[in-house]
Amino acid sequence: MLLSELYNPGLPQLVLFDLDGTLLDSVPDLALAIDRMLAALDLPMAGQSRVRHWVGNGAQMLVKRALAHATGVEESDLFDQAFTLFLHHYGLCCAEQSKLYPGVEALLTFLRDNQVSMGLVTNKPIGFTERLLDEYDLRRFFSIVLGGDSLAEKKPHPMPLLCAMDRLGVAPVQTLMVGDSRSDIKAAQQAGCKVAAVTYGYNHGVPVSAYQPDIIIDDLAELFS
Ligand SMILES: O=C(O)COP(=O)(O)O
Ligand SMILES: [Mg+2]
Repeated sequence: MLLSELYNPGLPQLVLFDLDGTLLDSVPDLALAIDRMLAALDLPMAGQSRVRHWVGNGAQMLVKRALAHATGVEESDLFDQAFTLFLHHYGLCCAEQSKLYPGVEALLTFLRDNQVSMGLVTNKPIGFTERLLDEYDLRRFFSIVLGGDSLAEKKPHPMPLLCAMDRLGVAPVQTLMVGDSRSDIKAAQQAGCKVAAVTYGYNHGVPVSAYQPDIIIDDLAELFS
């Protein structure tokens, strides 16, 4: 299905974007920070291929999954210490090796030029989110930016999507969510908006098709082809 078939007259009024795994390939720096955290705790390092499967439910869950893997214990006593270490190390390296995916700037520019509003709805803590948007010069495109700790609930809860639509005065039927994981797809489905899923991001090792998004794309450029 083409995006233009989902909206009348061809484009949504609002597009809400996920960040990690959709606009920004952030795993290299997340893995660096997780491995530095694990090394500081004398635990075995995890590496990018594992960290890739742990991203998508916020920083606390990422640290919990890394600790569970390294210690073999579900609820480790080390959590508070580990989380502080992770925040410190990620703060030092969050924009070292991360890269925007191909087509990001072209897509955001196209939408802006066509008067489509844009919002960013991520589970990443808002502090890192704002910093990364500045580092990669994306802040100027978004009318609203919500992080995983901006509201009482994060994706897959629909609250952040509903809040963004409400603040911008756009109805769910005129909104498109673009994301890479089951959290994005489920949040959009519950919020009543269409959802496009990218195949190149982080979805815990499961194909995005398992969650039945409205559109599946391998490349952001496909949204308007
Ligand atoms: O911090 C995370 O878990 C990633 O967040 P995002 O995929 O919602 O941008
Ligand atoms: Mg994501």
